[in-house]
Amino acid sequence: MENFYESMYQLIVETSTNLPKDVRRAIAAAKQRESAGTRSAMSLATITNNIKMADDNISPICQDTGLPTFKLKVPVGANQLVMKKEIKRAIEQATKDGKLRPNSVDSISGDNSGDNLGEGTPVIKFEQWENDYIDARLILKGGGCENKNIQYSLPCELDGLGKAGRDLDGIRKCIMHSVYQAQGQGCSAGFIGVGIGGDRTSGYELAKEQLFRRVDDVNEREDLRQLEEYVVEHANELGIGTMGFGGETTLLGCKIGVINRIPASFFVSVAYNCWAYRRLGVFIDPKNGSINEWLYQDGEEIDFGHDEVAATKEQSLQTREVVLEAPITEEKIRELKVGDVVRINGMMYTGRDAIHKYLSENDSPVDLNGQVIYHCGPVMMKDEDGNYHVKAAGPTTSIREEPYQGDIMKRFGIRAVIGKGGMGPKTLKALSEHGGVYLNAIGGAAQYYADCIKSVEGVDLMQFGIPEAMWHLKVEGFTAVVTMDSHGNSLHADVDKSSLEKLAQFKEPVFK
Ligand SMILES: O=C(O)C[C@H](O)C(=O)O
Ligand code: SF4
Repeated sequence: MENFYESMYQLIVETSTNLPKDVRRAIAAAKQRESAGTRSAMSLATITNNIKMADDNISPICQDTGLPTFKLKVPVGANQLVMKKEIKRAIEQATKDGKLRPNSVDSISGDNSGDNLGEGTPVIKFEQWENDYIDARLILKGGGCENKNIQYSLPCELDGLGKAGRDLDGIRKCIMHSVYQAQGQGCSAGFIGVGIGGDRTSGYELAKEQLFRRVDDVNEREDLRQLEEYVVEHANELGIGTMGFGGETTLLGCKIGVINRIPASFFVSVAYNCWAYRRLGVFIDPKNGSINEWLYQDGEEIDFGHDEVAATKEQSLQTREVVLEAPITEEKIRELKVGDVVRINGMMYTGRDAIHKYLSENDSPVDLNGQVIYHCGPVMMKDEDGNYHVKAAGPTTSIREEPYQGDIMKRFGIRAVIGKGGMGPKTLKALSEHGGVYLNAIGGAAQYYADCIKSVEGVDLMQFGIPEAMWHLKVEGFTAVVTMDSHGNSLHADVDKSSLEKLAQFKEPVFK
């Protein structure tokens, strides 16, 4: 097993930086479907551009490299203790090398272990099988999409769809609802794994297991095959679109599995995965630990179409484009309307969960008057001279800051917040009262945004760990879309409302 460590290191690096080909094919097909000039088309162009940049830079596709979850099938006699040790060593090294963000935090204190190791992380699961080789798979599923997982207990009442009973049609309704409730917050267009049956634990386990299926496989069960096809076709009629901006593609894949349940329970568990669907696998020789074969990576190179950067520019010309540079005046903010594309130059400050809580109780370490806050937990690397470099820096889900955001903007005079997935009524009200704007960046486009960051000018509150610290970033040409303005408009509220109306069209029974 002398090569097992190196094989696991490669598996981690490839999974974080090289999106599987079956996923690329699904994204390329979605890109074809969107008409040029729409916000969704622009977002997909940024996404495909980002995928290519991650290839070239061998850097994380998305800054949130998730909870690394390994699943191994091993022949009798393979030493699981050694494999576990080597996987942990590879995780530690990949974190040091900037291929994984330090993501393991103490659940109560929030302390970051710094190396992705800790109680319960990474997840490593073994199963024995009769084959004479090792099948090792890894999924890096980020937090934003994980938070959109949902579990239904049938029978139940669902928004837009009414009663969902204990039958295939009730299951259909739950799955359609799961896509609606995710909106753009799990970085749509997404993939879902569905587990029917089991208990609350094994149901979710089964749902996640489905995410290891190939995007283009066909369910062996005829009823589930039909349901999978139905869901992909009709979920795309909800009009949620890329990032929840509206559009043709909301769901890129649906895989459904079933296990038995006990009479009183009937769970439908849904695991939502963002477009940055990072899962790979390898077949390994159990004698020397070398990789014999890569999974999901067969087929031709995927061509995402013509020059993405040019396409982004050309398409965004069809919407109004405004350049912002902090400090920003209230007047300038009040000129902005939902749909405007904004290019930011100059300074912005990162702030996510820990910072928002901190700012609600303390003074800010920097003057935030007229400034821009970026909901982002980047991947950072320190060079020999002690200077930090950004390796990946896309937005995080903003809604988690809903309880704090409005008050903090008013108290510190912040004029713009950048994040993804939108915020709620409390923030919208504060934007109106104070003169603020919410800017939606493209979730998962961590290489694209890292490239816009020209320098790291400082950092505060490092005690919260790298992803949660307040980074002072100097940017150039950082592009985002106004999705909530100071006039009471929210694209997120609009898309939620219209998609709920569309969801109601799927109320009538389909599967008997
Ligand atoms: O933690 C992050 O950086 C982002 C997270 O995956 C999210 O989608 O909100
Ligand atoms: S930011 Fe978006 S793309 Fe990245 S892990 Fe979170 S949900 Fe996925």
